[in-house]
Amino acid sequence: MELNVSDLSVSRGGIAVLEGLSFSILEGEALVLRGPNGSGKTTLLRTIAGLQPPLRGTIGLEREAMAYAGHSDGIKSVLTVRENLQFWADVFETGAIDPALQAFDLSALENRPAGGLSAGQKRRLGLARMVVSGRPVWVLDEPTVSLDLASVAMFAEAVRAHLAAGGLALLATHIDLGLSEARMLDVTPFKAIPPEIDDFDGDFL
Ligand SMILES: Nc1ncnc2c1ncn2[C@@H]1O[C@H](COP(=O)(O)OP(=O)(O)OP(=O)(O)O)[C@@H](O)[C@H]1O
Repeated sequence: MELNVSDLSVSRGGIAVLEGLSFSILEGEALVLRGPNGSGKTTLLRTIAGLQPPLRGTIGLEREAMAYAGHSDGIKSVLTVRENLQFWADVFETGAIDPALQAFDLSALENRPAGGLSAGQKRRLGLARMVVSGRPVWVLDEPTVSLDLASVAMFAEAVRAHLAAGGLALLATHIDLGLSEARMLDVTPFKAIPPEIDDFDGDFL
């Protein structure tokens, strides 16, 4: 298993955001995307996860290999914590959900409706979905938002276990996860050159 991204350009609203990105992530490796707000990390992750088409370039892995966790947690608020994870286990056709409950310290909350969880607890549930997915490639956008320090450490541990089991991870985060083994990629140098506006007034019509 290997994620090979080659000469990738990505866009938002039809405008190129990042251009000419190439990188590989091997089994057992994590790559952390860095870059200021608006630099295109989310756009890049969404493109790699197959949620939007690239402008050009290739992503050498089918989207079925990937599990994506973005800004919205994809949680069903009327279902309990356990039912939410069971739902995803059924969708991904994987087995037991207990390892995911334990990895994110959710066992004591398993019968609580997800709508009644705190922001950090909801985030932990959203991340537990990655474990349940059974998919080898985790694509994570700002996974630690709302998490306290203990939960960030819990998340880093879950990523480590995933890598040790032969998975790989691509994530964007502004904070230090304490994953010293992760490689960093600053997307800033890949910022697309904005298109020339040669008909300024016409652009507003
Ligand atoms: N729905 C949208 N339609 C058009 N442009 C968008 C949309 N969402 C984001 N953009 C623009 O696309 C560019 C890249 O945004 P993106 O969300 O990928 O950046 P980011 O690096 O993830 O930022 P952050 O660190 O703030 O999460 C920005 O200029 C942003 O304003």
